Amino acid sequence: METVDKSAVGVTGPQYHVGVAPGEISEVVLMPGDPFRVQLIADRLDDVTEVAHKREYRTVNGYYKGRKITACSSGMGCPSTAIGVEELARAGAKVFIRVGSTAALQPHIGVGDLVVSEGSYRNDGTTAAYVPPAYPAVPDLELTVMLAKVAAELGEERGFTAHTGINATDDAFYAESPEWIAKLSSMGLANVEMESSAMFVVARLRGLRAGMVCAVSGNLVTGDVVYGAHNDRLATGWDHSIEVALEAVHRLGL
Ligand SMILES: O=P(O)(O)O[C@H]1O[C@H](CO)[C@@H](O)[C@H]1O
Ligand SMILES: O=c1cc[nH]c(=O)[nH]1
Repeated sequence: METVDKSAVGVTGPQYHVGVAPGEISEVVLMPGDPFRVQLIADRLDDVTEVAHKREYRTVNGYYKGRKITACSSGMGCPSTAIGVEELARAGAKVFIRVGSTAALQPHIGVGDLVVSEGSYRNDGTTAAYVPPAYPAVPDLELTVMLAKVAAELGEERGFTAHTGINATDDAFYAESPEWIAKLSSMGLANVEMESSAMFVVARLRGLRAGMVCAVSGNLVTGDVVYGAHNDRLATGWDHSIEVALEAVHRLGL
């Protein structure tokens, strides 16, 4: 009888949850939360093929300006994001860019704006299983600077504002009370989402590069929130975030 070492089992074949095998994907992965948003990325790529769709993970390959790109959804929250990043890395991924939605925590950040992450406040359980509380969840510097530059340029062209800042990563969407939102805002955090701390921490531990550019769905401190209604500004923001991520990859020659 031998205790299982998960770092050594199932590494070489099709991955248990994501369903992709080594060699089947690009080194560069764009990761939205929602599997249905993988299509928005596919729409901007040439020669798209679907590689797998298991659980919340839909994976497609395509080409942007000749560079093979993979898009794979993470599902919601840090547990599924950590599994996704781990398994995609086993399949050959080296660079991860989360193209997500997020809620603003500062009054000047508008719905449909973009926010590039400078780091994540780890209010999640998953990263606590990987590292001690003092370990920072930070994205790759060069990638982050390029995401911010391309976002600012696109914002000038299309008439939205691109921000950078530290975001919160929360586990529990409906546990975000007015008191909690006020506390996050008072600490100067720009926005809140639910996946980046896991992506950043796992990436650092496994020698990968990661970054995040999010579109703002609503503002939790001004009340400009439209959960439950169709949100055109958010949908346009998703498109912008994908454009920014693809162009940043191209300019960095990743
Ligand atoms: O739209 P995605 O990318 O899933 O991002 C945000 O939306 C979900 C919450 O509504 C969470 O996953 C949060 O991080
Ligand atoms: O996208 C998100 C994530 C957490 N909380 C929100 O209100 N929105």
